Amino acid sequence: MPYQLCVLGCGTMGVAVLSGVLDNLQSPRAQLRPTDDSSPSTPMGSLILDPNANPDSLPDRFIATVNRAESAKKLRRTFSDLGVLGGLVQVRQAHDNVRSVKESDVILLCCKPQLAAHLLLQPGMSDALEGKLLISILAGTTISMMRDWVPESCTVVRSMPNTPSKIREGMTVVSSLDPNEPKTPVQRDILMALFTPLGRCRFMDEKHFDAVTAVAGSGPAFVCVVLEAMADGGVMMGLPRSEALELAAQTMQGAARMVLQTGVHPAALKDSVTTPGGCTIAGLLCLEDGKLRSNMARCIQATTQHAAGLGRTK
Ligand SMILES: NC(=O)C1=CN([C@@H]2O[C@H](COP(=O)(O)OP(=O)(O)OC[C@H]3O[C@@H](n4cnc5c(N)ncnc54)[C@H](OP(=O)(O)O)[C@@H]3O)[C@@H](O)[C@H]2O)C=CC1
Ligand SMILES: O=C(O)[C@@H]1CCC=N1
Repeated sequence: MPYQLCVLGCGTMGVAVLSGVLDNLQSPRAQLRPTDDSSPSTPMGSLILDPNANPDSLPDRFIATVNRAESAKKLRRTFSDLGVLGGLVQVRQAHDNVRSVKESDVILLCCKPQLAAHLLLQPGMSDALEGKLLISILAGTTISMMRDWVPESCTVVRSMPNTPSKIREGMTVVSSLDPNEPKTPVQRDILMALFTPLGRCRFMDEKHFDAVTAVAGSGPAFVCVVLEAMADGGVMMGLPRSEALELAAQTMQGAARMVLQTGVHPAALKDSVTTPGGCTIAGLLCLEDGKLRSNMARCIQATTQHAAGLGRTK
């Protein structure tokens, strides 16, 4: 049976996920499912087609809640721009959080990590969450922390999507099934149906979630800085800004797709571009002098370490 999805704290990420889900209702792609160890996989080991996906696992009604009246107004405009599909979304404010959860079947928790306890422990919320599926996208907020804030009958799942979910080019990692709390086939179908149409999706153990947050959740920001810098270099050498940006973005996308689709190691792709005595090696040596690789790896390390503390910040 189709169901109602409540996005609790529908800011940047809530909108990104909800937009992708709504777009999928309009133009569904073949249903994909995350691999586990026993599943056949693509070259990068992510998704395979699932011919038996259950079409009833998608929501058909939506509630999105925000805190401030201005945010609610802005959100209504965002969804009205989506036309008929946007009309499926009711936008409400924080004073309606409990009612919204009560009326919904699946809850997507998208508030800031620091707000989660306050939101889940507010009077009436525990009753409203009885028997529901709670999917959190919060950085640094563990399943065991959330278990302390919700009733026993509520199933808690962690996920980490990213902003490109908005155009269905996202990367989402969903926490492996909690051994103490076996998910029902219906819940598993719901998770797959929600996230696989948003791009790529896979299950991973929760212990990896801080690193997942750094690489995939924060990753679009890091990649965009490199993208902008490449375009700046083109502008420095006389290219018009918009062309420089297009060239850099498509080049980045093409290289990334080569890795995903062929499974070839990035170092091999880099070598194939590097003509002996040519210009690419001249540029690469500049990057090495600037320690780009060590800086990027350290950036992921610092982000992971910071993510781990986010759920605990007051
Ligand atoms: N941004 C990203 O790329 C990613 C973020 N995440 C995670 O997603 C979560 C949200 O991040 P992001 O979207 O960037 O943050 P935003 O600040 O954009 O969104 C938070 C939303 O929560 C709303 N809110 C605040 N208080 C309440 C309340 N009491 N009841 C209901 N809604 C409330 C805010 O409303 P108002 O505007 O009115 O204050 C806002 O719409 C974080 O936990 C983050 O870790 C995960 C992956 C990627
Ligand atoms: O910056 C943050 O904390 C969030 C989590 C991942 C991306 N944005």
